[in-house]
Amino acid sequence: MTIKKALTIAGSDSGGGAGIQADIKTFQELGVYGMSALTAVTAQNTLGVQGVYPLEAEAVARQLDSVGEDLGPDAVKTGMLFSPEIVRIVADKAQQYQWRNLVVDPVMIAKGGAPLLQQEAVRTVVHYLLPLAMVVTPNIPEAELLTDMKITTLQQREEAARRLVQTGARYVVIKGGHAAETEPAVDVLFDGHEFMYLESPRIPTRHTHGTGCTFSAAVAAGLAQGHSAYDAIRTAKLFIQAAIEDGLHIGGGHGPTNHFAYQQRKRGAGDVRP
Ligand SMILES: Nc1ncnc2c1ncn2[C@@H]1O[C@H](COP(=O)(O)OP(=O)(O)O)[C@@H](O)[C@H]1O
Ligand SMILES: Cc1ncc(COP(=O)(O)O)c(N)n1
Repeated sequence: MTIKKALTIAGSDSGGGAGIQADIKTFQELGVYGMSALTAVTAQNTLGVQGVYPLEAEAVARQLDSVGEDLGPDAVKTGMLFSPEIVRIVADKAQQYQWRNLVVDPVMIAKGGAPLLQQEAVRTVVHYLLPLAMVVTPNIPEAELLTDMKITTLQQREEAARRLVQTGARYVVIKGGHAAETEPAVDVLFDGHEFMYLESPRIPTRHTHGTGCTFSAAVAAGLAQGHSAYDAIRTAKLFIQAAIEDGLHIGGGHGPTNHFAYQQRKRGAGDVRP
């Protein structure tokens, strides 16, 4: 069996719960060889973001060439891209290397409020990156900014998904983590024809740092293994649900999820925490 390979293009989270670190952990747990192209270094922990240090676009381009020319990823995901220049480089390289299994997680703002994408880059994402995406996975605030509409109801989420499919993205998942705390966690999936609703109970916890990164990395891992987008997204939902439910409870603030949990449950381990 040849190992499948996935590349994440994202920022580093020194705290290990989100960004590149969450992505690589997720790839590894799902049996996929993980590779990374860094866009920025963040000084970050469960309490917040203490510093953001973007890389030059040129440094991102060189990393993408290194991976593209030799290793040939079976799927690629993007996370924090920071600037319009980096977004353009990623779009250009995705076309150059024909990365069709492209998952775009349009990371914009950390849960504590720190900006991870410059405002002027939002339009660049819409015009250059979304048309190349197999799957795009905005949370509700990101979907609002990408579509220029307010989203409070399920109907508005469906309307936003329709608009996002019009950009050329093949599948849109508008995640429900930011919906009302009284509602279950429902992710709305749209393929341009039909809506599907991936629903799970909302877990009452503040340890949700990196949920979006982990979810989109799991989607990319599924695509890398040749699964359909539907199957990859369904597995990603189960992966993140287990990771949130069996939280690690580390750090003094919004802690990371438990990337071990999904596989430990599958192995039938009694205590799911390591
Ligand atoms: N409290 C929660 N309980 C259950 N699932 C959650 C919870 N918070 C987020 N999720 C799930 O985690 C994934 C990421 O969602 P979300 O938090 O909206 O993304 P982001 O991290 O990009 O803000 C989605 O599948 C969502 O349904
Ligand atoms: C480097 C980096 N990338 C992304 C996120 C978003 O995290 P979340 O998945 O919780 O929205 C983050 N906090 N840091």
